[in-house]
Amino acid sequence: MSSALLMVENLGIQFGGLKAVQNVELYMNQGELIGLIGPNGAGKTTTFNMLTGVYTPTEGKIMFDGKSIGGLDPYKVTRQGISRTFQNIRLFKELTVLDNVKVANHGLAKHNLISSIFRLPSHFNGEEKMEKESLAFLKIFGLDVYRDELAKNLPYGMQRRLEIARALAAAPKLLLLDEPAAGMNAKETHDLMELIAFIRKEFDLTILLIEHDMNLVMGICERIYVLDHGQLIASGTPAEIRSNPKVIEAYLGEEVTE
Ligand SMILES: Nc1ncnc2c1ncn2[C@@H]1O[C@H](COP(=O)(O)OP(=O)(O)OP(=O)(O)O)[C@@H](O)[C@H]1O
Repeated sequence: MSSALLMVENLGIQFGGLKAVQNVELYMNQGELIGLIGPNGAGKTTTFNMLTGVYTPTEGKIMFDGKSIGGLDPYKVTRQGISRTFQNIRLFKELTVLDNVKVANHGLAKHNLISSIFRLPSHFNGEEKMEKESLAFLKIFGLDVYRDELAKNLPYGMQRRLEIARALAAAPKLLLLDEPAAGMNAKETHDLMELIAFIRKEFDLTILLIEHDMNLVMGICERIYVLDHGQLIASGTPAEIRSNPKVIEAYLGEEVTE
């Protein structure tokens, strides 16, 4: 699979005596939407932290877009084209919705979608241009009506959307979503599912999704990797994962197989 966008080989990290992640092998082709699931403490967020430079792996290799990125500083990983959201929302709570996107606007101009829906006359200066681009971007996420609201005052589901919008403002090739549906009700989760499918298509994204909501994971992912106690115990299509006895025992439980 030399053409994979992301290729992870024998990835591992140890904290003191704890092997939090070991021997993880995974790949993602351009445009794929892949799930990463497993019980609490299985090593999912730790894997994200290694992919984004927060932790330096103690073993293994991470190749992204043909380059080795294991152990790079997080800002360099972002520059290579990987953005993420966090399990616990991390917005600039005291800034407006618009400013949250503006501070992350390193790459909006790179988005074809923005330039095609919003052709800016060349006389706009940098600041005006950034503001217009950021607004056009908010509109895609249904967040333009909240532009002047402080982020902390947004309804929860909208905060989650804003986090995704902000991650996308850096124009990533690979987007890592850490439990984006956590704390959402059924309607918000459904809307989020549609949003993920939409941005994937419109922004030509590759997405790795950590999520406990199995309807969401099974509903939109092409393939799924399953971690348990820091090790991969299965990978495959949603149908294969749903009927895998190891996965049922470690995570899904009997009822999901019905
Ligand atoms: N900085 C750290 N120092 C020590 N142990 C850590 C550190 N980061 C993670 N761990 C440990 O690594 C293991 C995996 O944790 P991780 O947060 O990756 O699990 P997870 O699969 O994301 O769980 P959850 O679904 O609850 O978010 C846990 O035992 C955790 O305590």
